[in-house]
Amino acid sequence: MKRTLITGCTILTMCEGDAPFVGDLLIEGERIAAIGPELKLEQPADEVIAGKDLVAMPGLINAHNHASMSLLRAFSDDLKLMDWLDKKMLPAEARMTPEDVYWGTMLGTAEMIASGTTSFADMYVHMDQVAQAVVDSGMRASLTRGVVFLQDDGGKRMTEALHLIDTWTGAGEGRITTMLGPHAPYTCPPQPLSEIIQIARSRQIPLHIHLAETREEVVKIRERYNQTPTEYLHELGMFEDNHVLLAHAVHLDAADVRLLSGMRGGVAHNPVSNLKLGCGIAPVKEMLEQNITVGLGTDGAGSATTLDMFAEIKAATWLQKLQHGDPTLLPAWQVLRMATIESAKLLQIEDEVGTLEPGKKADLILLNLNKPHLQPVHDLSALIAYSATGADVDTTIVNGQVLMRGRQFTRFSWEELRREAAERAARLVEGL
Ligand SMILES: CSC[C@H]1O[C@@H](n2cnc3c(O)ncnc32)[C@H](O)[C@@H]1O
Ligand SMILES: [Zn+2]
Repeated sequence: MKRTLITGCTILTMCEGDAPFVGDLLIEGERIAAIGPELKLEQPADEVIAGKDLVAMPGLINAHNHASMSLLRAFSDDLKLMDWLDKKMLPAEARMTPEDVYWGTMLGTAEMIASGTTSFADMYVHMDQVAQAVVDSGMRASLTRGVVFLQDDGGKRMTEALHLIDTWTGAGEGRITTMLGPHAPYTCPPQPLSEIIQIARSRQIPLHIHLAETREEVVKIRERYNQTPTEYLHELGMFEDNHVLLAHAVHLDAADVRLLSGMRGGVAHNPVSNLKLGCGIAPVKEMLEQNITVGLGTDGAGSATTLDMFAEIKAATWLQKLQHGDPTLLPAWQVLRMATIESAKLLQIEDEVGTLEPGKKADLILLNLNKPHLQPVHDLSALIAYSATGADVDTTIVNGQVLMRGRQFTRFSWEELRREAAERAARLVEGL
């Protein structure tokens, strides 16, 4: 079993009550074996990483993404969500081959690894290729085949959704988990949606769905069912017993927030995408007051443009401070917890990752503080939340494997990936 020792780094465990301290961290195989001020090893480690100027913290967890949409980054911006989706994304996606999805996902994983994300929740199509890219990249992911019920397809999408779950759960040395993914209230009518909910309940499969992202969605669901989107899902029984990962949850009224109180799972807040598409500000303060778990996600790079979770951290805290005129809201420590252990809860991996603790999986990042914008160090959490960016990540480790060291990828050729992505991206958008 390989042993990697990180010496003399500042360790931010992100465990409740832990202050940062200077020490060593030992990885044995897939797991953190020991953390302490000065570890004494009986056998020398196979690899030693000198931690001077580096901060070890849990890898960031992106709780909502469509990684393959990285091929559509900065292709279509400054549009309303429904125009962006219907006129630009869906036509480009209709051209995507399984191989395009593989390379798009690889591009997404490269960006995430380079900016300190170690796990992500993904909803897309051609999921065999998404899963293969997760295996090849070394990342950890919760994967969902997004299911849209606007046209009858004879059950093909549901067959693919269940195929993903039956084939890939536990693959990549246990790095892959799976969910069922009805896309959104406005693309899933009551009958097929309640069937999915029943399947999820009887097989104990978690659900991943977009909810209440725009005002237009609220109007549409009101016209169709005389309900809010949240009431619609609630009445179909989605929150009775299932673990549910809700993406966005921007347009919730007070009664909606109360309906979600006590739910299993919680909300992936995507503030950069919500800002950029002009969707609105999610009621994060109100959801937290109702003890709803709130993690952070980016959504796809087709809308957010960047998968850098440090941008989400800043946007999340700034938006709540601004919205409520209260700078004490979502302090640095709390928003960093949202990007780590709270997001881990949404993916149901909080027992394995999300904090640095002996026995947990070694999913961690090393931030380089030897930079003007990261000196001096007063409050480390505030420094990271308010000043660090993904470009400050020096090393990314998942499941004990070093995926990036000194900003160099270890598992794939960046040159080949860049070439494949550029050629495929150009073909997808030609003439659109
Ligand atoms: C059927 S796979 C997922 C599907 O979702 C689309 N998508 C990407 N971003 C968003 C968003 O913010 N709201 C709703 N749907 C979104 C993506 O293009 C895929 O078609
Ligand atoms: Zn999304």
